[in-house]
Amino acid sequence: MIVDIENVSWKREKQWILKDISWQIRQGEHWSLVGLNGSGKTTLLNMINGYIWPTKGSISVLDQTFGRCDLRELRKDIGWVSSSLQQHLHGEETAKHIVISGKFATIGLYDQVSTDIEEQAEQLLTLLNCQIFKDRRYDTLSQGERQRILIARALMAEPKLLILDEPCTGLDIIAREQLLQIIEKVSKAPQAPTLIYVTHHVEEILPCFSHTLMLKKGEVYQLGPTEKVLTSTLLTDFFDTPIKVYQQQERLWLTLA
Ligand SMILES: Nc1ncnc2c1ncn2[C@@H]1O[C@H](COP(=O)(O)OP(=O)(O)OP(=O)(O)O)[C@@H](O)[C@H]1O
Repeated sequence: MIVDIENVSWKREKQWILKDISWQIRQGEHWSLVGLNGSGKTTLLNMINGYIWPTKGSISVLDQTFGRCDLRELRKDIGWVSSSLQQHLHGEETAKHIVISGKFATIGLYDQVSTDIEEQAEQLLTLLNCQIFKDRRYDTLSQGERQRILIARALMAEPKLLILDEPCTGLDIIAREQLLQIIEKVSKAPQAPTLIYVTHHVEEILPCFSHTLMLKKGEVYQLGPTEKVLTSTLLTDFFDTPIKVYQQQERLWLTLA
């Protein structure tokens, strides 16, 4: 089992932020995690990474039960690409250098790079369509290019689980579609990690995301196969707004009904 969360709740300042969450992710599934601002997505991801502990319930990730495993070791198998990572990177480094540094789980300096590592970085730069700007300073890249570099960096560590936390935020429609095409390609690459794609936007959910968890006010609103949970009826109730869903090019699009 990739993720096994059983009846997890989390309380802070007399408030239940997560309430009775049960979520199982199996090998071969890719999930999207959908929720409005403040629904508890980041809290849940912090829990999957072992940064916070459930007040109630149990959690295991990659068959390691929390409380009985070395979290630092476990975290090496989990990639987490989020906008907060950007602030910690050294913008003057080249894009390729930043990708390679993912192998060493460091920011900045790293050891001697073997030819194998060099080759792995080159393959990822190709997979993520980054070859053209790989030798440029990271801080000269556009937002979409940076996201691709950060995903390549996370993949360098060969994670078993990769969390993509709102990767399309701040992208224009063209950069967004380019990034989404690349994520679909990543999902099909040999030895692809299990993906969790976090978003507010149903339109971004690619065909590879076979399953979806909808989180509302700290509770599981629905979870299951994407086409079963992202329906007009359920989304209307989820957003408290009349919504019509239609399908086009294997993606779901929303309009206000
Ligand atoms: N350490 C904490 N102490 C108290 N309240 C917290 C703490 N962490 C999160 N919360 C509250 O829990 C709720 C869920 O927050 P969380 O950041 O998980 O939501 P989110 O779904 O990731 O939102 P967004 O999409 O805006 O990032 C919010 O109301 C937040 O204020």
